[in-house]
Amino acid sequence: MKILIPFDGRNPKTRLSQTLSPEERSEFSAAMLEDVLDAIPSDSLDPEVVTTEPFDRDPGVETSTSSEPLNSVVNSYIDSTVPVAVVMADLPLIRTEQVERLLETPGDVVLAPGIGGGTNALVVRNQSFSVDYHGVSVRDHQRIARNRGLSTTKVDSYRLGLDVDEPSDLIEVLLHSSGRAADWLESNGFEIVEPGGRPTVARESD
Ligand SMILES: Nc1nc2c(ncn2[C@@H]2O[C@H](COP(=O)(O)OP(=O)(O)OP(=O)(O)O)[C@@H](O)[C@H]2O)c(=O)[nH]1
Ligand SMILES: C[C@H](OP(=O)(O)O)C(=O)O
Repeated sequence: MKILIPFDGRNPKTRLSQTLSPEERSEFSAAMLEDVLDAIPSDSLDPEVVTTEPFDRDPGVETSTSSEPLNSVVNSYIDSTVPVAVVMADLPLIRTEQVERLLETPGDVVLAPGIGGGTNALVVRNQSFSVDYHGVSVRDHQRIARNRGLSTTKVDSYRLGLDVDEPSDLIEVLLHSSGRAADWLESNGFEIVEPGGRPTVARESD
């Protein structure tokens, strides 16, 4: 099955701006993308990164460039090819096991919810579905499917559910991954701290 991985490298992860500089956000986003690609074996599956601008370094999988907004990019794809899976590029805890589970789950539309209401991954098996990302998209996607008479199935997965949007998400990466995003955080001085109350992540120099 084709697996689309949307990636916007233009000004990524703006919600991490208080923690990371623009250059660091770019490096960290690229590391998360690599973690996602590592989880999708290209010898048995068919990944394609749809990026807003060409990469400096070849990511080692099929790549296409589109400056269209996220919804247009994905909906054009659904219009031309189903089944298709869409896996976001900011899921650093994902492993091959979760990708396989996503693809094996039955349903016209399979949804892997993200914390806070997003849709971290989905599978579309019926062309009458269309995506409407942003906001509480997992709820919107359920509604769209229902209105079009399509079945939906949810994948209940912690590793698929953690998309890194906010600084408070970073602790999960340090705790539960040994991948490239976790390496990047460690080598840039991030560590888990327990200030009293909820443990968090801080930089050595902070
Ligand atoms: N190709 C493409 N990918 C996008 C676009 N917008 C977001 N993405 C990707 O979709 C996924 C989810 O993106 P978001 O978390 O909504 O946005 P973000 O830019 O990563 O982060 P924020 O700036 O903090 O909202 C990430 O993998 C992004 O790289 C777009 O317009 N085009
Ligand atoms: C694209 C968007 O991502 P989030 O802003 O929830 O990370 C969504 O999943 O609808």
